[in-house]
Parts: sequence; structure tokens; C-alpha cells
Amino acid sequence: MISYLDAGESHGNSLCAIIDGIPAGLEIDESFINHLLCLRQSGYGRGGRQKIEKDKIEILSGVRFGKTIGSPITLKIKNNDYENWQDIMAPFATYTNRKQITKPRPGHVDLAGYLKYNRNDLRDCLERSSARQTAIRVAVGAICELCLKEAGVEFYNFVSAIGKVKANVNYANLDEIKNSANNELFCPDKNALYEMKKTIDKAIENSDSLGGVAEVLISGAVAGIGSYKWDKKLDARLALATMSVQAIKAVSIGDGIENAFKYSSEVQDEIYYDFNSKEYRRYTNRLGGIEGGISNGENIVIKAFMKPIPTTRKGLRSIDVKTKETSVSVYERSDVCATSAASVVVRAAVAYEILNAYLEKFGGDCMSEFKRNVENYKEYLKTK
Ligand SMILES: Cc1cc2nc3c(=O)[nH]c(=O)nc-3n(C[C@H](O)[C@H](O)[C@H](O)COP(=O)(O)O)c2cc1C
Ligand SMILES: C=C(O[C@@H]1CC(C(=O)O)=C[C@@H](OP(=O)(O)O)[C@H]1O)C(=O)O
Repeated sequence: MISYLDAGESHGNSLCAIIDGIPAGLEIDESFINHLLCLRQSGYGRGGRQKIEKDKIEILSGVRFGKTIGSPITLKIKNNDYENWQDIMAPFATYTNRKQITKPRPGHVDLAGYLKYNRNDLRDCLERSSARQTAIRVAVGAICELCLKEAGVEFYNFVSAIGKVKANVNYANLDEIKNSANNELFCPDKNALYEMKKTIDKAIENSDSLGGVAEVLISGAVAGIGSYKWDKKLDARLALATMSVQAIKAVSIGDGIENAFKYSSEVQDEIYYDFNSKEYRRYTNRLGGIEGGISNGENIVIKAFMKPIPTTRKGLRSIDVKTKETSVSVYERSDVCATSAASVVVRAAVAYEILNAYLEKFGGDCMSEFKRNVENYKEYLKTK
């Protein structure tokens, strides 16, 4: 089993994570981690902060000669913006002429955090809850992906809706889905992409913001990971991972949400046997590759529903917690839409869960043991 702890304030010195339990002997491709970090920073509708940050991974422990050695891996990403915030973000800062934040922003943790932690400056709450944290999470997920790649599991992230504009996604065309990473919103449907950009432009014009649907497709996962037990169910664990991403307010496995409004004959995935590959396959994949908490060998599809970005130029009614006077929440800068970035984050969040489910089933102090056990199991499946 792997676990990790991450830390770091949005405008603090840096973001860090320590991951424990990655098998020894895994080759760490830094360029792959940096590629995903770069993808997370991109996307049409992102704000000014992304012009300041140039996320790059630094590995401080757990790797020698490019390979993991079985000890905890320490990761760090520098916050370039810290330079502009040291007067209030350095741990022992003593003087600032900047005002404290006293007007909680609706849709953010500000008010709940203020009440829970008994802070005077709402910045103490918003710094940690900020989605800046998702950068280090992507780095952790990238390492999990590198491990799973060796077992034949691949991850794809894309966007299938921005506001009311929905894409037409062909889930069987993995090349098209993969290539969507090259366009400004990671949308596999070119017509929808154009409309999505227009709707974001409209949000900018109206000083408003948008959410959307971020999806992750996982190919090559064997049938049999997860469990019947409630807290080991794969769909439940993927839902937890996905819902823990900032602004994701609903999740479905496959067509989970639409399926609730249909007849059973329009939903269940009928079974056939493929004599060539010696695999049990489905004619459709509306349930997204998981039945009864266990993967069934089809692609695993996760849809994450993101609310519109809460901070807008327009501002929203709030109160000043010091004076209790009605006021409008403060705007400094913000993303207008970050659904494409969220798709990279969800990909990382679920990669962590899938790796844990794999390690539970196949063990793995070292990569050779892990890969041998996966290959033996794949051979066994062909005999069933
Ligand atoms: C990649 C990403 C970028 C985000 N950027 C912003 C932003 O620029 N401004 C903002 O107000 N919220 C942004 N959010 C959303 C907030 O972090 C989130 O809504 C807030 O922390 C409250 O958490 P909750 O929506 O999960 O309740 C972003 C979320 C993600 C995933
Ligand atoms: C820094 C990132 O996202 C931030 C997430 C965020 C929020 O409230 O979640 C608010 C904004 O922070 P700032 O006010 O510093 O611009 C975003 O830029 C990032 O994704 O790297």
C-alpha cells in the first residue's frame, strides 16, 4: 500500500509531498512528471497566476540513479509567486502593510474555515484550501502512473462539457481522446471545442465564470481489482479521490448519472467471450468498467462534475466578519474556467487509487515482483 502527505500554502515557499510504498526499482521519468505539470497549468480560461508559475518537479529523496530504492520519495515544487508574498507568507514575517482578509468569498472555505480554526485573517484558511495544492498532487499521480504503465495500465484525461456546451465523445477512439491533450481545452470533439471557447469568452465578457465535466479513461486495467467490501470498493474509492479535488461536486462511474433516468435494458452491459484474446468482453460500457466494486476488464471511465469557479470579477454579496456590515467579496485575480486543469488533477487522483488497488492484489516491494505477479494473473485469467 502507498500513502502520501502533502503540504504547502498557495503563496508560500513551495509545495511538498512525501510518498511511502512505491516499489523499488521503478524508473522515474522526470520529463513525464513535468509534462503532466505543464498540462495542468494550461487550458483556455486560466488566470494570471499561470503566467508566473513554471511548475517543475524536484526530487529530494527516495531515488538513486533514476530509480526508486523503496524509501519514501520526497517531492517539491517551487511557488514562483512566493517572491511577491514573502512579507505575509514567510513563517516568521513580522511586518506588513497589507490588509487582512475579512470578507469571506461565497463558494470558498473562507467563512467555514474562519469559524472552525478561529483565525482573524481569512488568508490562513484559503491558503491551504486553494487548488494550487493540485500541482503536487499531479506529481504524486504521475509517479503512480509510471508504476502502472509497467503493468499495462494507461490514463487519459479530457473535457466533455464546459457550462452548457457538451461534447460528443467516441470512447472507442483512444487516439482521438489522447490527441485532445493538444488542444486548448482537452476536448476530443472539435465542433464542441469551438463552442466551449465561445462560452468561456462570454463568461469573461460578463465578469462571470464556468465549470464543466472533466473525464478520465483508464485502459488496460485487469478484471478483479477492488473488492465487495464497502470501503475497498473500487468505485467508492475512485469517487472519494475525485470528490476530493477542489470544486468537483459530483462524480459518476461511466454514465452513472444518466443511467438513473433509463430502463435497465438501456443500461447494463451485455457479455460475450472473445476467443482470440481469451477474454470476457462487453458489447457496451455504460457502467464504466466496474460492477459490484470490482473492475470487469473494460475501460474504467470516471466523470467529474465541476462547479463554476467561485471567484469572479463581478463579486458576490458577503459580510465583513469584523463589522458584520454587508459588502461585496474582494476580487484580485482568478481563473474563469479550469475544467481542463481539473481533468489532469482527477487523472492523478485516481491513478493513486488504482495503484493502491493493484498493490493490494499483487503486492510489490520491488518492480520485478509486482510485474511478475500481474503477468501471472493475466495468464490465469485466460484459463477461466
Ligand atoms: C485546477 C483548479 C483551479 C482553480 N482555480 C480557481 C481560481 O482561480 N479561483 C477560484 O475562486 N477557485 C478556483 N478553483 C476552485 C476552488 O479551489 C474551490 O472551489 C474552493 O477551494 C472551494 O472548494 P470546493 O469548491 O471543493 O468546495 C480551482 C479549482 C481547480 C481544481
Ligand atoms: C495557483 C493555482 O491556482 C489557483 C487556485 C485558486 C483557488 O482558489 O483554488 C485561486 C487562484 O490563486 P491566485 O489568487 O494566487 O491566482 C488560482 O491561480 C494553480 O492552479 O497553480
